[in-house]
Amino acid sequence: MYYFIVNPNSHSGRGRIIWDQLHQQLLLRGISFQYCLTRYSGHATKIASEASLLGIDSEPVYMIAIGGDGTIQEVLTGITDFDRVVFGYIPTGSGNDFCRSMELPFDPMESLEYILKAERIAPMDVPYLICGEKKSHFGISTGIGYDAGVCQEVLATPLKKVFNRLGLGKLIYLFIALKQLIFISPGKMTVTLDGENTFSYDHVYFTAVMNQRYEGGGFKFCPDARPDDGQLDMILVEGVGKLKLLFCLPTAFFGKHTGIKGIHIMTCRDIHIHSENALPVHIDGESGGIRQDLTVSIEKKPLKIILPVV
Ligand SMILES: Nc1ncnc2c1ncn2[C@@H]1O[C@H](COP(=O)(O)OP(=O)(O)OP(=O)(O)O)[C@@H](O)[C@H]1O
Repeated sequence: MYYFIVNPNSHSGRGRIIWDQLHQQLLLRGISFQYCLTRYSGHATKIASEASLLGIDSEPVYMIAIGGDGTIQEVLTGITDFDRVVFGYIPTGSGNDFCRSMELPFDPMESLEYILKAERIAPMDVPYLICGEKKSHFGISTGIGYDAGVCQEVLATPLKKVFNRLGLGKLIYLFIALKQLIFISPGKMTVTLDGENTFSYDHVYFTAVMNQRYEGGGFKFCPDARPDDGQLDMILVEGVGKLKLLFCLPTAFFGKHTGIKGIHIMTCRDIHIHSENALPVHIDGESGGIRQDLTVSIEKKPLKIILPVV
């Protein structure tokens, strides 16, 4: 059985328009399905957790998230029993880092086609982040510091809606990234990988822990990250001047930043990050608050995901 979880608000309302077209298609083809539109932030987690119970080991529920990267994060967080669910994704957001990394089509109708065929089902690692009492799954990445600060300010600005409507969503990221770079003071951070190797740095801009190659709307920060290798990839940027950083960042669009001094890329199974200062945190581009400590690991069992046939 198909269960669609739709964020009608994604990409400033584009999600609802696309869902109306997909809904029409499903009815025309006589597909049996259920669906629910999210009504508030966090709702997709609740829906996913309830919809998971509809599946059983021998007949899992095909749970399809329709929205942006933030909707994927919420849906994954709601799935706790990975045997009951096969996950699928139809993009209607603005960032599209999940599609970019997983090489999925950006076109929602094309996505519906391969999802309904379900000819290729593959395992996908599901990392999680623990902040205090709260455990959140994510699909792409989580980060602390500069990258998260930019995400948080973009989310808060009313200009995002205006720029999205004009099809210029990326410009607002660029503008805020430049503005924050002027004012940011890099700080002390310690990372502990797999509970044994600890590294400390004095002037860190940000650390991102990635399940996929891309984040931030197309930055290929961890070019070798794979969502099915049972590993997390981490990028930490420290000790470079602001002007140099400004010139380095565009090279990350092509994954050409990896040899630059001060850019560290490492892999691990779990990681603890401690920052001397409380800093912004993002989870798949959504706000994770202001924190000093993050612990990130991967669920032991992978989730099954529907992919297009290659
Ligand atoms: N009905 C709703 N009204 C307002 N916000 C919602 C609603 N449903 C979900 N949300 C929130 O919208 C946020 C953003 O959603 P999502 O990431 O899917 O879209 P987007 O921001 O347009 O895409 P992207 O992350 O790819 O740029 C999520 O954090 C989610 O909690």
